[in-house]
Amino acid sequence: MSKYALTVTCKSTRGIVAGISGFLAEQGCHITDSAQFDDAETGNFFMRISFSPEEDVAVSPDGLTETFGEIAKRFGMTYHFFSETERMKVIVMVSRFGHCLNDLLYRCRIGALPVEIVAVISNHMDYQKVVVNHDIPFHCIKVTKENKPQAERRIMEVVEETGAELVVLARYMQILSDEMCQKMSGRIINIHHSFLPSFKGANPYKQAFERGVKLIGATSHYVTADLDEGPIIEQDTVRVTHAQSPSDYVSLGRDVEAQVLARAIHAHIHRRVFLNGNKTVVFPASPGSYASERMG
Ligand SMILES: Nc1nc2c(c(=O)[nH]1)N[C@@H](CN(C=O)c1ccc(C(=O)N[C@@H](CCC(=O)O)C(=O)O)cc1)CN2
Repeated sequence: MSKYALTVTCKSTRGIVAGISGFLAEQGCHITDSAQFDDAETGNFFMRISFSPEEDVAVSPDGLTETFGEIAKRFGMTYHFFSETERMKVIVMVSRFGHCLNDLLYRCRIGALPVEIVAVISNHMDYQKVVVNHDIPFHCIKVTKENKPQAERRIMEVVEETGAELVVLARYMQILSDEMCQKMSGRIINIHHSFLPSFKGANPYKQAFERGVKLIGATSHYVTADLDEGPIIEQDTVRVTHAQSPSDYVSLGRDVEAQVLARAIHAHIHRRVFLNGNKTVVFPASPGSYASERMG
């Protein structure tokens, strides 16, 4: 697996790839994986490039960030160097349905999802024991219409105290305030149990049953003030029939929701997701990045 990666966003023009590859060669690094997208519609250019220093070369994300500054300025780049072995700190939030939480705890434990879950927050006590059994701090923050601002202040305190870079709403069923969405823009990922844009809001499986659909699905997206309308990261579906009920949909949907959420988080923590207006650019996973540290 490569040791470092660079992500770049800028306006499209010629010479970008040459500038980046030439810079990395000059720094004594060889490129191990690269993906780029030139969006003709918006004129935006996106690139993610993995690289490793030669054996006798010492580099660091901070050092590369400074040295790359001149090239970045020339192309007006927004860029980020990072270590591919560093684990992102993540907070998981859940309400009553725990299938996505349990799936994430398992994937994290076997190393399939290389993150550090620094806390679990819930507005109910249902999952306190399972979380504590994973040696992860559990915070029960009750939410009512009257105390929502105070509850969100406490949530943000936990984010600050833990240094969490990402908050995952793993079936957390409370609408977050516009202020929190703005403050955490691009850092909150939700799993919605429908194939958006169909069936936004509460009870999507009931909505789907009443519509008579033949496919139900799940969508993972960044959270914005516009409910379930944030940039989509990952989606998938499963077939349903006329003979099944909304509770059958709940059962069928569990695995799809957990898989879609895990794929979205995997993409985010490896910085393969780029915001492109109200959409995303999602590059494919690098070779070996799904390997579990604890093979079965
Ligand atoms: N600002 C945002 N907050 C949340 C989003 C979002 O996109 N933007 N996604 C939701 C998740 N969600 C569907 O996936 C959802 C959750 C909750 C509700 C809702 O109506 N909640 C009620 C309370 C329900 C209860 O107490 O059981 C409410 O908050 O008043 C709709 C959709 C997570 N948050």
